[in-house]
Amino acid sequence: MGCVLGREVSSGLVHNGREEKREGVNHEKKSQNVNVESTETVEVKGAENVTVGDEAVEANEADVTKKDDKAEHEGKPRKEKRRSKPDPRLSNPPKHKHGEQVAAGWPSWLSAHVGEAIDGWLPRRADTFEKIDKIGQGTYSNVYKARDTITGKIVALKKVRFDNLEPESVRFMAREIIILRRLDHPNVIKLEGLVTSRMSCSLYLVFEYMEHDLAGLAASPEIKFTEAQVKCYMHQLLSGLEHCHNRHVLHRDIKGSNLLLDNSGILRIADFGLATIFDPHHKHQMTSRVVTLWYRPPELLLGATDYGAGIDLWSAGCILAELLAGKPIMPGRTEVEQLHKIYKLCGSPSEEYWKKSKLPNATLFKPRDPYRRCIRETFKDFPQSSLPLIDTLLAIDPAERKTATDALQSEFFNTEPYACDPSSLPKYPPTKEMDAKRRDDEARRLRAANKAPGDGAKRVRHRERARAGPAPDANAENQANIDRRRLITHANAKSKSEKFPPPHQDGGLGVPLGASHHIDPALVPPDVPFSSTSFTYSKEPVQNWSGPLVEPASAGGRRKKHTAGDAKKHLKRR
Ligand SMILES: Nc1ncnc2c1ncn2[C@@H]1O[C@H](COP(=O)(O)OP(=O)(O)OP(=O)(O)O)[C@@H](O)[C@H]1O
Repeated sequence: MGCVLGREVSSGLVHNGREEKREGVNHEKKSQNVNVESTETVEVKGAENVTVGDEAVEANEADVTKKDDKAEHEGKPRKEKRRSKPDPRLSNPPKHKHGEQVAAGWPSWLSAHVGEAIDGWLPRRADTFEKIDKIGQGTYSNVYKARDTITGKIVALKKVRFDNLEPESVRFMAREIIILRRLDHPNVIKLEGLVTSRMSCSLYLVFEYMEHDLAGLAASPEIKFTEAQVKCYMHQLLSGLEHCHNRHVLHRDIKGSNLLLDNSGILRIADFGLATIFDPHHKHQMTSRVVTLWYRPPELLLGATDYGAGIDLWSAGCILAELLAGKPIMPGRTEVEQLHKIYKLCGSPSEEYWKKSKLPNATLFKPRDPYRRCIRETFKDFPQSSLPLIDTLLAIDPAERKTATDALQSEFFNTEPYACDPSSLPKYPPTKEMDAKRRDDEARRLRAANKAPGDGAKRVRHRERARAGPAPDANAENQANIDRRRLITHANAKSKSEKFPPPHQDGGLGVPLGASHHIDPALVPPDVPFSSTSFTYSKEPVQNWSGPLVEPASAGGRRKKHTAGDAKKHLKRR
C-alpha cells in the first residue's frame, strides 16, 4: 500500500447519504470511542485520468498489459505501464469537482481515479464508529461488526484491500461501490456509506448488519428448512436477482455465503466484488473465470466470454436444489470434475448447442457419447412443483434458463404450500460461517480439555471429516495469472501480492481473455480420462442425492460446509 503510517488528519465531515449537503454536518460528535482506524496517513499521489466502467480505457489498458506480458515472456524488462489519456466522456470529475471532493474530505487518489463512486457523497470519519468484533473475512476484505456512534445503529464495516497507488486496483475496488450504488432493492445489500478521510489510504464500506448467511444456516445440523421456507428464501433471491438484471448488473458469484439474512428473515444478496455491468442487447467480452466452482454454469467452464443473466440463474438453480437436498448438488474439485458432474446430472450439450455456441473449449470438453439428462429422476423426492423450475434454471443452454421474472412466476411459487412470510421464519442463533468456526474451535478446545488426549483427538478428526470441504473460490484458479501480472515493485512486492484485488479481467486486466483455460492434467480427477484433444468421461451410475425435504440429513450425509477461510486457504495453495 502507498501508505506512510502516522496520525490521521480528520476531515470533520459526516456522510448522510446521497442528498446530503455540507451544511449541517456533525462536527460535535468527536468520538471518545475506539477508532476503527485512526493512525494512518497517506502519501497522496496525483491524479491519473482513468476511471471505472469505460470500455475504451479498459480495452486500451488490456492491450498495454498484453504487450507487457509478451515482453516479460521474452525476457525483456517490463515497461512502465502506460497511462490512459483523459476521456471527457468518462465519469472522472472535472477539475473543480475533484477539488470539491478533496475539500469534502475524500482522498485525492480516490477522487482522481473513481470520482463517480463517491459523487454526491461525503465520507464518514473512522472515529464515528466503534468496532465490536470481526465477523467475516473474505479474499479481499475483512468485515467487522461495529456501532455507528452517531445513530447508535449496528452496522457491518467491510475493509477492502487494494493498493491506492495502482489505478487498476482502485478501479476494481470502486467498481463494487459503483455497482452497489446502482442498486436499490430490499433483497440487495444496501451500501450506506463509505469511511475514509483525505489523508487515509484505507476504505471501509458501511452496510446494514446482517446476522446470518444462507450457507451458515443450511450447514447447521439443527436447521431443516420446510418447503414454504425454501420458497421464501428462493423468492427473495430471485427478486433481488431480477432487480440486478433489470439494472444490467450481473452478480457473478451467487452462493449461499453471499446471501445474507437478518433476524426478520429478509435475505439480501451481498458481495458485489465480482459483479459487472452488462449490456443485454450487445455482446461484449467478459472473463469466464468467475462464479465459485460448485455454482458455475457450463458455458463459463467451456470458456464463454459473452454470457448474460443466465449465469446467475444457474447458480440460483444450484441453490434451490441444495436447499431441498440439504447439501450442495455438484461439489466439483476442479473445473473438469465440475463439468463432468454437470454432464452427469444435466446431460451434455446438444449438437445444436455446440454448433450455435461456438464455445472456446468445446473441442476439449465434448464427450464422445452424449450424456442423458436425469434431473427429474435424481430429484424425484423433491416437491413436484420444484422440478420444472430446477429443470429450467439448470438448462445447459443459458437461453433456456429464461429470466428471474419468469422464475418468480413459475408453478413452484404458485402451488401450496406457498412461500412463508419472512417474518414467520424462526429466529436463529448466529450461524455465520465465522460463528460456526468459532463454536467448533471452542467445542474442540473444551473437548480437548475434558477428555483423555487420544479420545479427544479421535473425535475431533471424526468431526473434521463430517465438516466442510472448501467450495473452490470464484477466482481460485486465477491466482497464478494474477500473480504473474501484478505490477510488482521492489518496494512493496509483498503487500501487493497479498492485497491486489480480484482479476476482473473484462476489458483490461492483464490476462488476455480466454488465455488461462489450460487444464492441468494433474488436476483432472481419476474418473475423468484426459486426452490432449478430448475428454471421455467414465459413466458412473447416476448419483441420487434427493431425500425427504425436511430431513436432509437422511439424504445421505450432510452438505459439506465451505467457509470463506477455507476458500482463502485454497486460493493460497493454488
Ligand atoms: N452486511 C453484512 N453483515 C454481516 N456480515 C457481513 C456483511 N457483509 C459481509 N459480511 C460477512 O463477511 C464475509 C465476507 O464479506 P464479503 O463476501 O462481502 O467479502 P469478500 O472479500 O468479497 O469475500 P469472498 O472472498 O468470500 O468473496 C461474508 O461471508 C459475511 O459473513
